[in-house]
Amino acid sequence: MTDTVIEAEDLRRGYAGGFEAVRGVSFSVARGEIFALLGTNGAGKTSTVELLEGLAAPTGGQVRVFGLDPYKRRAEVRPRTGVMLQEGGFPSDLSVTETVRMWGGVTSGARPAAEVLELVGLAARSSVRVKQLSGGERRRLDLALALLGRPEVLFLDEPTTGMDPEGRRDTWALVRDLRAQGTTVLLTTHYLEEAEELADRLAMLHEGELVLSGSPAEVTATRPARIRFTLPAGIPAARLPLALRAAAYGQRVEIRTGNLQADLTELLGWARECGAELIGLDARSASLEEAFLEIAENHRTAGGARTEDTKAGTPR
Ligand SMILES: Nc1ncnc2c1ncn2[C@@H]1O[C@H](COP(=O)(O)OP(=O)(O)OP(=O)(O)O)[C@@H](O)[C@H]1O
Repeated sequence: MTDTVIEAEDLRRGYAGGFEAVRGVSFSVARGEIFALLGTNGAGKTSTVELLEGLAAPTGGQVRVFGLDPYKRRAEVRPRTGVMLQEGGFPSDLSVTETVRMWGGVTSGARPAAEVLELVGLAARSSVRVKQLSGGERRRLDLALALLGRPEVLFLDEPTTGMDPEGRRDTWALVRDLRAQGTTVLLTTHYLEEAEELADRLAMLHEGELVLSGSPAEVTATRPARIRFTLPAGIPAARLPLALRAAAYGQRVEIRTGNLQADLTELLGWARECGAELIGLDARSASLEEAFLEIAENHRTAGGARTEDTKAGTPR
């Protein structure tokens, strides 16, 4: 049986003034799973995560973390969770170690400062003042604080914003290690590559509604793959096999296909037969980024109408 750790059911959050930022969102996250919440700016990610963290009560529906209401049973739920906020907001005159110790003082069962700084790759910066840290290093410190209490569930709000590519890779490796140790991770991110790399499952929010969910592979499998190349001079696109003559801009050709292998085989067979070199040939499956952009675009043009299966998050 799957052990469900986070459960959101028809979740709603309205703000003063009547604006509803979260409009009936349902999903669940299993123990040891990395779940990513994606969405355009203002889609309702932070509003949703704050409900999961027990920082506010929903105006409709319900949330359960470890089977408990995280708002009403905060005293029981909070010590078992780690929260990495978008802005840590700690005193900038303290050193890195002092900051960790200060937080350790109010965290039950806190890891030693040196251990947690080693984990996030900040050991060499332990005596530096927080105000002297780079943006990416601050995010690492935020992460260190979230990990202090050895949480069972970790909430990461845009964890790698401001990090350089190496810092991002290190953080991904750390998050994977934590998952291997059984930690459940819910993250929000604007980096689709991050969701593709890390998430076991993901959900996409748009204007407070869940418009798509599934594993990254499931999400991208529903989108067409793409083949691009340029034909050599003297071979017009009109000579391509009929099924492949998708879109040609002079000699440049772009084919969108639901069956990449079959279409690519046909294309290469044709190229060999007529001795054509396909210049800059590039064939790739749809990325999460393309899926995301397409969905955002569809929703804009459809005036917010749902275009996707909204059956969210059945546990694996
Ligand atoms: N305290 C508040 N009062 C009124 N409206 C709010 C409040 N907080 C957020 N909102 C609105 O709710 C909507 C969702 O905001 P939210 O911060 O949850 O989105 P988000 O997906 O996290 O966005 P981003 O990616 O930009 O961080 C936005 O339209 C925002 O303006």
